[in-house]
Amino acid sequence: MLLNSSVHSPALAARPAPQLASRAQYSPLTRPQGSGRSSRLYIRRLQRGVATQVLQESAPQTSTTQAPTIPEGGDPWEDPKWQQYKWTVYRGVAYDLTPYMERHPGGSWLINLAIGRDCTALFESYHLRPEVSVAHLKRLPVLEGFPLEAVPRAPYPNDSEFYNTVRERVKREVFKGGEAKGAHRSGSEGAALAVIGYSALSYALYAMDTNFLTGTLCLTIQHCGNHGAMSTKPWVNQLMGLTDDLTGGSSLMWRYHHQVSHHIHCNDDAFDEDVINAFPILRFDARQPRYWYHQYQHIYMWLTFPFLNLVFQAGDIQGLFDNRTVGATLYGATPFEKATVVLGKLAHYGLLYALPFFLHGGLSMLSGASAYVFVQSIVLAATFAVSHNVPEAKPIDEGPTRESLYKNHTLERDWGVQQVLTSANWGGAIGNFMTGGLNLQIEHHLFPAISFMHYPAIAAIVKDECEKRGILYNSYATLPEITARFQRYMREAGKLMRLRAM
Ligand code: HEM
Repeated sequence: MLLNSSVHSPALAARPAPQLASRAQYSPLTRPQGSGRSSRLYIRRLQRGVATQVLQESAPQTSTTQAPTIPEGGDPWEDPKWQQYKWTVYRGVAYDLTPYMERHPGGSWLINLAIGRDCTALFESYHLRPEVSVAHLKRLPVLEGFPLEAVPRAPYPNDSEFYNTVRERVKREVFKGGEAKGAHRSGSEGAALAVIGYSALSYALYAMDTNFLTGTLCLTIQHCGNHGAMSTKPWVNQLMGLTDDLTGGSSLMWRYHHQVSHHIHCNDDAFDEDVINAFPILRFDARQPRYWYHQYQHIYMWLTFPFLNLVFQAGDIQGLFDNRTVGATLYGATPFEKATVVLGKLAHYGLLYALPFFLHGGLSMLSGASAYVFVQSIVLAATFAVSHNVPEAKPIDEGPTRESLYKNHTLERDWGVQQVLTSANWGGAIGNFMTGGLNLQIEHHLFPAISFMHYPAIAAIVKDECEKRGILYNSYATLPEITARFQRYMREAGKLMRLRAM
């Protein structure tokens, strides 16, 4: 997520052949070259990188001599035969979501994320009652003859014994059956009101007296809403999510790069945009190529973090032109959602820059707005970066995390265990309230659609099940403690020679 730069990730471009080749062994696109219009379209799509995951997995085959070919049943993204459907793939079966879009209890803006990809990991990590959501899915039209082999396979969370056990305990012990009535998305109403009240008040102060101090007070509240976890009412979640646009981000782009890429593929060096995005400026993972300046990254990263908010904005606008953000193509995005990017930016610029300019003049506006941008960016960067960038969550130590991350992507990894190993917690209930659950990152990654107010109770269960299985559970007492560890990790990652697959 850090430093939202070009969508044609330099990390991918710079990946040398040997490591790509090892990825390619599970690429669905290893057939000999075909011919015809759709074949050419398919190759062109790959070459211009519209299907990010396909491009990543098939990069070794994209040379002119060895281009991938259209699968047997047509190109699912370009062939009108499949384009007419809102297709998704769940556990090896293609479904048409069209009749269900407006009926989805979580809101159409979330089910949109499933369109044009294998949605298994999103689907299984968002529904607390899989038997209910699967029953609905199985009533939808199955697309016979669909070229399944063209669609990169997502992880299958419900194959994880660990994940299933934790989820059942959470339902039994935390919600006591109340999940049928939405208990897992309740409980944060008070927190939501407090945060909205605070935001409104801090903005009122900023607008009335724009200066450096009032600029530092405005903070963001979008995270839980965009995960659909803040309320049982989808429109409330969507509204909360849209506050991201007011604060300078884009709720649409965020849902794609954060939910489709980062949450599903945590700390995977090929698919997690949080790992890919900042490269080559920052090297968050020792599997990435190393340049001489990375040895100083633990120092200069603090000079780059304050500009995060601005870099995101450039990435959002670029993403609108390319129809993709880092790590995910916007296959399901509606015209309304795309319009929110433009309208949101206009509203943000109006509130942050234009209104204070007219009320108080250029100097006050500059001082207040720059304080806002810098403080927002640093808080955002620091709270997100520490949660996945400590040595235990990375493959730099020989150990369980390294072993897990070098397993063959979706086919062999235990998704539930990977979420635990690649995340790190800090603090407790107070930190949970202040960060909207970002400090209990392990629980958040396992249950993104559960309100953060329940994370402390869930943490006790996750920890217990980890202990029973000997799974490493990373937890730091305080934010300064984990930040110091993060700082040391970045120094280490900047100095290490490039790690290769075992
Ligand atoms: C692919 C087809 C999908 C189907 C058939 C489906 C079906 C359902 C059903 C039946 C419910 C109500 C669950 C219950 O009452 O326990 C639900 C809720 C929900 N869905 Fe989906 N869903 C789909 C995709 C998605 C995706 C891709 C996401 C997120 C990215 C998502 C997020 C949610 C959320 C946040 C809720 C409310 C939380 C809950 O009640 O557990 N859904 N969905």
